[in-house]
Amino acid sequence: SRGRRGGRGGSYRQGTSLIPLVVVFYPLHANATLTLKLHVIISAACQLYLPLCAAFLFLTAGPRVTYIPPPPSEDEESIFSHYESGVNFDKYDEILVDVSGTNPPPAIMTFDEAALCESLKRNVSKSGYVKPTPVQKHGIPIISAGRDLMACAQTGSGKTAAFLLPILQQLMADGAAASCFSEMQEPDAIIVAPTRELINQIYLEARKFAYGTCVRPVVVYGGVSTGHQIRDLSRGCNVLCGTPGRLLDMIGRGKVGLTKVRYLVLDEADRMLDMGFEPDMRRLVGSPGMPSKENRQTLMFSATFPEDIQRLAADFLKTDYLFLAVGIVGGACSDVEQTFVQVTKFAKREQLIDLLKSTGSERTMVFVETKRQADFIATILCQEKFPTTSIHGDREQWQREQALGDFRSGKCSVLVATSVGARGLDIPDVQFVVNFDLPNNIDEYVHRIGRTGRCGNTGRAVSFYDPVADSELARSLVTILSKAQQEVPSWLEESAFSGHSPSGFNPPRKHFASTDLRKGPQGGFFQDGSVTSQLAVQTAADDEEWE
Ligand SMILES: Nc1ncnc2c1ncn2[C@@H]1O[C@H](COP(=O)(O)OP(=O)(O)OP(=O)(O)O)[C@@H](O)[C@H]1O
Repeated sequence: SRGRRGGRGGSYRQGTSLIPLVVVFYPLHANATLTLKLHVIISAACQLYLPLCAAFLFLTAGPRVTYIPPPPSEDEESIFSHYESGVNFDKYDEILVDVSGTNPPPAIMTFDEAALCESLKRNVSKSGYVKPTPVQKHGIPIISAGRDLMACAQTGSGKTAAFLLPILQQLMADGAAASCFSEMQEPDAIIVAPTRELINQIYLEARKFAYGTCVRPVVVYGGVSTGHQIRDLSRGCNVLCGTPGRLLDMIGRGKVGLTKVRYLVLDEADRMLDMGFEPDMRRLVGSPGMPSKENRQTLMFSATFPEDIQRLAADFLKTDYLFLAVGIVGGACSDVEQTFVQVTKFAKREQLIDLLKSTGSERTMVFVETKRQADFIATILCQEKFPTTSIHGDREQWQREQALGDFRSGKCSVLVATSVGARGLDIPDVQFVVNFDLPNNIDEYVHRIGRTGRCGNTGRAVSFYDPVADSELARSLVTILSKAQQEVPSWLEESAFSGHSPSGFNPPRKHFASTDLRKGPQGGFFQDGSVTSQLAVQTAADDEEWE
């Protein structure tokens, strides 16, 4: 796979087998010259055999991964370091919230009402959280009440804490303690996310909230030494955060047992259930020991939830799951000012340089379509003296982590990224997002621009619109812009409704009030197991491989 929308996973490959060795018998009575000749030919072939096998294994399975990431900081100040919520944080309260499904518990208004235990309360406060965001006000009591949940809230509005806090609270209330030094660990909660950097970020959040308690989160993801992660796991694990490939690998190796799983969380759930990861998710829930959906709590979070994915998700959830919609399902963050520049493919480079010159040293993410393009643009920007780094799936894991570290620390003010950087990453003070290439999927656009304007802060996004390549997205863009009360350029509107934009592609989303699919046009509820994916119509233009 060249990593279309479904592509993923660099180093985890299955089915690699050795080339069978040829067994040769010398004829017993052959003359000496013939035997010698045969022997020389066979020896030469044998000498070639091993290097060839090694090359074959290297090409099919990839080099053995030996990278061990630096351990996360033990220093309390850096564990709890956070950026300030912005001027629009209180405006979250004005966003319309819709909870559908039977008997939802009432929302909480303060963290005190969440009845968190002392250590958790202390850690929440040390994280700078004063009051819950809407997804937390509604999500925390729903999860605490033991209900399955599909939650949709805008980018940067605190979904991570919305699932971590009630899970950790329950584990602490039940006195969960990680079983130390065991070959096989049996976590109480499993959290999956689509990219290595995102799952690591979720792990660090879990570690922060669990600070000073007996609950031990662990993270496993590709591109890092498996042995190192096995050793880390064996020290005890209550909450296991993982990317799907590495997680399944650990389960397959007998290092993770699933019988005690009480919580299964899919962050970026729509991505976790689309073509690329859906088979892995089915393998995970079908793995030996995994409690059935009736016997575990399944929680799904994302800023976007296309209807076809909602249908699919119902397979993983109890029939009485609750659907929480904060604002418009799939809507862009209203704190991001979105502008569009019409530009041809060949003029983009100059345009980007001019743009960056005008923004000074603002922390900027530039999204491009391909991995090669990411390297190319990063090199050009470096030549132009913009401190730039890049993140994409062809870079080694240590390079990816270094790139993110340099961007976070401010050493590099520009990060050029493919779609691996689009979802979930929470980097302080990203003021500016540039879509050098627009994605071909409107949800991807929403996630990309959501790297700025987080937690009540404001941000800006500029997108280069190439009339030749991007007309299919025009109509969805117009919808997204108008729903976020942004100015819609007249040329974009014309492009959207001129007839060049295919009407069937990326149809505009419906308002949140009708977005729990179970309400549907007929108001019917889906039956378990009756759903098949209709995602084949959606493909991504990028060549990125995830995980
Ligand atoms: N109640 C709160 N008070 C202050 N800050 C908060 C609160 N909740 C979350 N935050 C902070 O807001 C930032 C964004 O949160 P988070 O990453 O969970 O957003 P998200 O909704 O998961 O975004 P995305 O859709 O991009 O994944 C984080 O830095 C987080 O620590």
